[in-house]
Amino acid sequence: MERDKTLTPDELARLRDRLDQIDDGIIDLIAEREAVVTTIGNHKLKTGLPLRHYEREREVIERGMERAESRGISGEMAREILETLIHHSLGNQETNKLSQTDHGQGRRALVIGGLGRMGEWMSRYLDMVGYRVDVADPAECETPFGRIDDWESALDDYDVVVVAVTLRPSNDILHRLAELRPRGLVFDIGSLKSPMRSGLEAMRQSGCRVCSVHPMFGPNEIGLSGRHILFVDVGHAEALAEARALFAHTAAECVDLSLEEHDEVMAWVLGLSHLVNVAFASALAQSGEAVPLLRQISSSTFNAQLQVAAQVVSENPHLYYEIQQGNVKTPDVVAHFRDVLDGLYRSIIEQDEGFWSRSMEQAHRRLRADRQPGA
Ligand SMILES: O=C(O)C(=O)C[C@]1(C(=O)O)C=C[C@@H](O)C=C1
Repeated sequence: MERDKTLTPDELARLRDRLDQIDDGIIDLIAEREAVVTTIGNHKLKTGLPLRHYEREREVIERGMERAESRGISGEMAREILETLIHHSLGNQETNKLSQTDHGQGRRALVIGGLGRMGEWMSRYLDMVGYRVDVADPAECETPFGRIDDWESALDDYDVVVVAVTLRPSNDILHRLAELRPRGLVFDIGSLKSPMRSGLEAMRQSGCRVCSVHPMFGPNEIGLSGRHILFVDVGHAEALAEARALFAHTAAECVDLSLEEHDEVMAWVLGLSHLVNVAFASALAQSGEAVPLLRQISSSTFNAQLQVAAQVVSENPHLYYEIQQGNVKTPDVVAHFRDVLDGLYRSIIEQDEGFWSRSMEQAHRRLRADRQPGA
């Protein structure tokens, strides 16, 4: 079409119809791709082959990028699309694998706080691996699972009890469970462990089968490939092994940590990243008039940062406050971050470019080294 010719409303409508047809075709092809992926997944399950095939993934992406470039479209766009498709393939294959394991064999699981976001994830997960799941939660929303109003008197019906409420209430529930001494495996899934240290200890002392678990992902994760699940031993090795076995069929990496190590790591992984993003978003929001203008003239770094920060500030403020406030390591990490920030600011004011450059280069070297396989 000539550049200077404008479209009539009819022509525009026809082109949009054509785009609808093309999009339908793309979706149909994705459905066909997923069906092939399911067949391959079933073959892997039967033969015991691992779900993930890194070499093949690289081949799929490189092939797609080459083809895109040969057709004059962006190779990067092809990479993004293919990575998304592979991510979903792995999610589907994993879901399929989990539902066939029947790990729970119809045994019963109770999720206290099962209508919260991670509680819901846990309930769906346990259901998928073959447990009969009930939830205990005062929230009024709908659930496909059974609802238990008085969990204290029903405890002995359950083989697994998951505490999926926020941090301080988790501690209270663990104390109550220590008094009631349930027969089943009990674990919390809190993002910090020190606020519930006394509850976990009370459980251990009363001889309960208890450990602590931290799934390091959000409730909407499709498949767990590349994700981590952290396991904390609180003095009952058998309970820890049982909880590990519950997730052994996932593609997630299971990592053992002590309670202290867990919270120290979280002060960096969750604490620092949340703090930096809330500070970034608040500084922008408080700049008033500048926000719309900044959006218009934003750089790619700014856009990427804005996307992460916007996601962080949309989360539950109470939980995010608890993650800072409940961690004894938060003051150390924040003090360290402040020193780094002050140093960088001083290098600007004092025109000390060397300091600035060394900071960037050292950080670059260190972060790159950490990414090397086997590092
Ligand atoms: O080729 C396979 O083994 C697949 O399962 C398909 C597929 C893909 O989506 O292309 C998905 C996962 C593997 O890691 C590699 C490739």
